[in-house]
Amino acid sequence: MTERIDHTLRGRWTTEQAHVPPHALKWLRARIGAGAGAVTPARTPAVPDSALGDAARTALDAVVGPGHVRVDPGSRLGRAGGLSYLDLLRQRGDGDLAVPDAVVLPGTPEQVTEVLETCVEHDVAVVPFGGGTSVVGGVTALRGDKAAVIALDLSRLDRLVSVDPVSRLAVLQAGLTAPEADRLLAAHGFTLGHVPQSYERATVGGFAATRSAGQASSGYGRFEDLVEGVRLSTPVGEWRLGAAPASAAGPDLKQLVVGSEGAFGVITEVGVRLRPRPAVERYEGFFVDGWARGADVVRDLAQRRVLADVTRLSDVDESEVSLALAGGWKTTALKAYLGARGIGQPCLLVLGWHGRDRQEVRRRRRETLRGVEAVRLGTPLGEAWRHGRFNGPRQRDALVEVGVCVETLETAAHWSRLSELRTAVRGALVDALGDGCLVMCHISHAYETGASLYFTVLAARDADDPVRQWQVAKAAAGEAIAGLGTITHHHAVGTDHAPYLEGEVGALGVDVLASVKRALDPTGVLNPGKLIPGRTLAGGFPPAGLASRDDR
Ligand SMILES: Cc1cc2nc3c(=O)[nH]c(=O)nc-3n(C[C@H](O)[C@H](O)[C@H](O)COP(=O)(O)OP(=O)(O)OC[C@H]3O[C@@H](n4cnc5c(N)ncnc54)[C@H](O)[C@@H]3O)c2cc1C
Repeated sequence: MTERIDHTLRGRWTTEQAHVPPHALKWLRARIGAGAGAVTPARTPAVPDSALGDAARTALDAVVGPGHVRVDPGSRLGRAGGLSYLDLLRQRGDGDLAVPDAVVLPGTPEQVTEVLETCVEHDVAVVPFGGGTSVVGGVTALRGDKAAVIALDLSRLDRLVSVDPVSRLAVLQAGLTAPEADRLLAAHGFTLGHVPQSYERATVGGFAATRSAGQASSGYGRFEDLVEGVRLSTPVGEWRLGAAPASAAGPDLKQLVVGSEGAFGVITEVGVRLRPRPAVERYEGFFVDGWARGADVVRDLAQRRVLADVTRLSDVDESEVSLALAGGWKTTALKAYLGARGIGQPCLLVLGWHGRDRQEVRRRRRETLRGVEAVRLGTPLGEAWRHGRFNGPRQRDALVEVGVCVETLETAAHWSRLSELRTAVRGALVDALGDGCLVMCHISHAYETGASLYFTVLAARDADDPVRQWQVAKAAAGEAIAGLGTITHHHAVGTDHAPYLEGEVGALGVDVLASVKRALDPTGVLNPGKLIPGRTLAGGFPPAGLASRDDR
C-alpha cells in the first residue's frame, strides 16, 4: 500500500518564502555545483500493514474515544520520523522509513497515562510525538522488542491550564505549538520568549523534552531555564514536580524529566516562567573583522553580562551567504565599504534588544555596545535578519528537491577551545564532503564560560548513496567534536547522538539514566532506541531490541 506523504497531517511551515529564489539558486549552483535540476524524483515510501493487534486497538479506542486511533496510511506516514536531512531523504524514498503502526491522539493527561498502561499490557512501544521537528531521530518509529509501535500525537493537549500573573507563571499543555502558546499568553500580557527556528511547528512538550534553545536564549534563557514544573505520565503512574521557585530537597529531579526525550515518560503539562510581552524590539546589524575578533566581542558581552536578547555572530562564509541570499543588498559595494572601514573578513553580528519601552531598549543597547569595535549597518540589516529568520526550514525542503545535501549540526564548548572546535568540525566536514561543499558557522547562544557553534552544510548530493554521504560526514564531525565540545547543545540525543552519549557522560552516567528508565518504564515501552545508547547493562536493561536502531 502506498500513499503520498501529507505533511498537513502534522502541520507545515508557512508557504511564504518556501521557494528558493532564482538568484539564490544561481549563486548556489556556481558555489557548490548542485541544484542544476536533474535529480532523482521523490518516490512514495511503502507503508506496511499495521501490526497493531485488534485487542490493542480496541483497548486504545476505549481510552481515547472514536476517531482518535488512526491506522490509515496517510496518518501513519505523517508521523513517520522527524525533519533531519536523512528523514527528508527517507520520506522521498531514499533509505528505510520506519512507519508507526498507528497514531493515537489522547485528549487529556489522564488518557495519556491510560494509553501507556494499555501499551504495557499489549506489548506496544510508544513514541511521543509533539511537532515532529526532531532533527536527531527523536521521533523515529522504532518498536524495539515490542509487537507494534504507536506515535502518541499530543496535539489535542492544547490548553492554557492556568496563569498566575503575580508569580509570572503559567501551566501549558504539552501539545501547544510555540505560536499557539504565545497567542494564549499574549491575552494576559505575557510571552515565553522562546523562539527556535522551528517556532512555527514545535511544541511546549517537545521543547521541555529536548532542552531546546531559542534564538533569543541569551536574553530569555534556554527552555530548561523557563520550566518551573512538569507533569509526567509514566507506565507506573503520574509524577508531578516543581512545588517552589527553588528548593534544596535533594537533586533537582525536574531536570531529569527536562531533556528525557520521551524515554522516561510523556510530559503532559509544563509550568513555565513568563516575561511581560515587550513593547519595543530593536534589531541591528554590525560587521566585525574576522571570526576570532567577533568571538572575542561576544565573549566580552557575555562576561560583562550585557548580551543583547538575540546575539548572533556569523563567520565569513555564513555572512557572505546571508547577504547573497538576501538579494536587495549590493554585496560588492558593501564589501568595498567594509574594506574601506578596515573590515577585510566581514563577520555579521546581529543584536536584538527587547524592552518594555524605548528608554529601556536604549539603555540596554548603550551598555551592550560600550567598547565594541564594529561597523554599524543599522536596523535595516537587523530587521532583514529578523524578517528572514524562519526561511531556512521552509527553503530546506526546496533545496532537497533540487539535489542539495543540506543539514545542520550544533555543539558548544568553553571559550578557550571554541575556535579549535570550529576549525576541527569544519575541517572534518570538508574532508568528508569534498572541497566544493559550503560549511557555515555561527554563534547564537553565548554564556559567560563559552558558546554554542551551529554549522550549516550545503553540498552537491551524492546521487548514488545520499544517505551514506551524510552519515559519513556526520560521523566525521562527531569525532572532531569528541573531547572538545558537547555532542549537542540543543538538538538533543535521539537515535543519532546516542552512540556518542557515553563518551560525554561516561559509562556511569549512562547507567544512571538506564536506572531511572528502569524505575519509570520497567518494560521499556517508551521511545525505544532514543537517548540511552543500546548496550546491555547489569540488571538486564535495555531489553533486547532497544539496542538495535534497525530493529523496526
Ligand atoms: C528547521 C528546524 C530548525 C530547528 N531549530 C531549532 C532551534 O533553533 N532550537 C532548538 O532547540 N531546536 C531546533 N530544532 C529542533 C527541534 O525543533 C527541537 O528539538 C524541538 O524542541 C522539538 O519539538 P517538537 O515539539 O517538534 O518535538 P518532537 O520532534 O515531536 O519530539 C522531540 C523529542 O521529544 C519527545 N517528545 C515530544 N513531545 C514530548 C512530550 N510531550 N513528552 C515527552 N517527550 C516528548 C519525542 O519523543 C522526541 O524524542 C529545529 C528543527 C528544525 C527541523
